[in-house]
Amino acid sequence: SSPPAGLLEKLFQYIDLQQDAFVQTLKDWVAIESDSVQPTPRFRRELCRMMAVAADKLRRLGASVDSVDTGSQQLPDGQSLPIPPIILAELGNGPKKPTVCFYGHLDVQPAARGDGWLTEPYVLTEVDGKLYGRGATDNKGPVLAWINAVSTFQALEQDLPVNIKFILEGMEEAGSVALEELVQKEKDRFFSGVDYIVISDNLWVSRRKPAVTYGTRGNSYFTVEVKCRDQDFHSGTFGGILNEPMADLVALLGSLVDSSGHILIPGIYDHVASLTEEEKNIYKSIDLDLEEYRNSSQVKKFLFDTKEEVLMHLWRYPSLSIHGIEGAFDEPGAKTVIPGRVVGKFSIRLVPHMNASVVEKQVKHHLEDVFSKRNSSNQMAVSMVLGLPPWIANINDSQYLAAKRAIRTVFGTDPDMIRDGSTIPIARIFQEIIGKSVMMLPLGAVDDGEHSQNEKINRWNYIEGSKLFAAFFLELAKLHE
Ligand SMILES: NCCCC(=O)N[C@@H](Cc1c[nH]cn1)C(=O)O
Ligand SMILES: [Zn+2]
Ligand SMILES: [Zn+2]
Repeated sequence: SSPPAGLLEKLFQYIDLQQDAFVQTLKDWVAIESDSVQPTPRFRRELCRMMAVAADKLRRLGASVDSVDTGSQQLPDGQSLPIPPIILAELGNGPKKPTVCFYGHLDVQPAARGDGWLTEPYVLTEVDGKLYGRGATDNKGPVLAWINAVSTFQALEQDLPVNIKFILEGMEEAGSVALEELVQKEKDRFFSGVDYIVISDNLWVSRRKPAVTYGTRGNSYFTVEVKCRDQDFHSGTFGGILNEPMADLVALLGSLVDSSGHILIPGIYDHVASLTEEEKNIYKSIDLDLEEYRNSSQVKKFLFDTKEEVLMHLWRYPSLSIHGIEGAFDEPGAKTVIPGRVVGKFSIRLVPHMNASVVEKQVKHHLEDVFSKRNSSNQMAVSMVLGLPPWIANINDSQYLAAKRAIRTVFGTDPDMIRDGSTIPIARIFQEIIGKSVMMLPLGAVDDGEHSQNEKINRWNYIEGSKLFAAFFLELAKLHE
């Protein structure tokens, strides 16, 4: 049956009244140092505690909760650490209601006050309506906003208009260890009956204008090793009579991309989707203040001067980034070493319709060609260590309409329809394994600083975001009336 008149107003009023309690819960969750990146027993205990707290919260909402043990993680140094359980929770099973599955993660990036935080990273601290703390926006705040929306219906003794499933993990920042296997295993059990999948693990491109995300780039990550021998050399004793590995590597890395950002690997642009006039128009309406973005990023000049070009080069063209060199001398001082073995690391962000194995062949072929022309006596080995495909959704899927309507109700504006230049592998995994509509519904503002020092979520985003999810449930239900 249709929701009672005035329900939306009551839900919003309740969320406004409860906002301090909702912020307090976020504070409690941020206080748990659930860092999945630093593989220490202490952080793993914190992660397991985080998952237990979340499971308990969901149980208290009446959900049936399964904390799935996925075993342990073997680290390269021989250490074995437990993988925090993945939470599979279900609330409601009304046969006439749509079922929406929400994915989120409760692990965080490392954070220490000494890294340049202005407040304690694990103490949620409010300054001018900004809630600073590690995990505030990535991703504890959005997970709690979803839970706040559910608890609001319950507090008002209103029937939830949708069946809800939660999949919450604790290893996202460490590569979502064991998640894909679990999704595959649960395809016909937990995920059966799921109509829609929603992820809220990215940001708007604006400070104030909400967004819906329908695509992300993928990533192919490479290592290129150049080796003469396993030990370093003295450059007074060997300098001038060797092919130096670092000189080879610098030439190899220098052959990858030119100063305008154009990738120099032959064939790399062959499969990039061609740009249509219709698509070009999409970029014009996006609310990105390029000057503000450039200034707040402390960058003197971007490679492109217009908003449209910048967005296209973040979302729909590949990019090549050089990340580092293992084995290089990188300390202060003037050590006169010649490294005997160095490993360069770079990655290429993939866009529709690029394919990671084709890119792998192109990269290897190009580097072998450059290396052979140097006539070096060193050995070169290239490996693709990660091949994550891009994700793109159909924005005509009905949940996109529900999200747009809910955004209009809560924020009084149409959303920016955006893509994300980074990679959220789970979106593509869900799309391929479950075969249902996937959408990203971010809550955080462009300046939230995920992964950075002074990460924050605005109180406004967190509270209006909780309303957004409540309104979204009602809109989804309307699609199925
Ligand atoms: N806004 C969400 C960002 C998620 C993120 O940072 N993802 C990583 C994933 C990745 C890609 N290659 C290796 N890890 C990213 O760098 O995009
Ligand atoms: Zn995240
Ligand atoms: Zn993250």
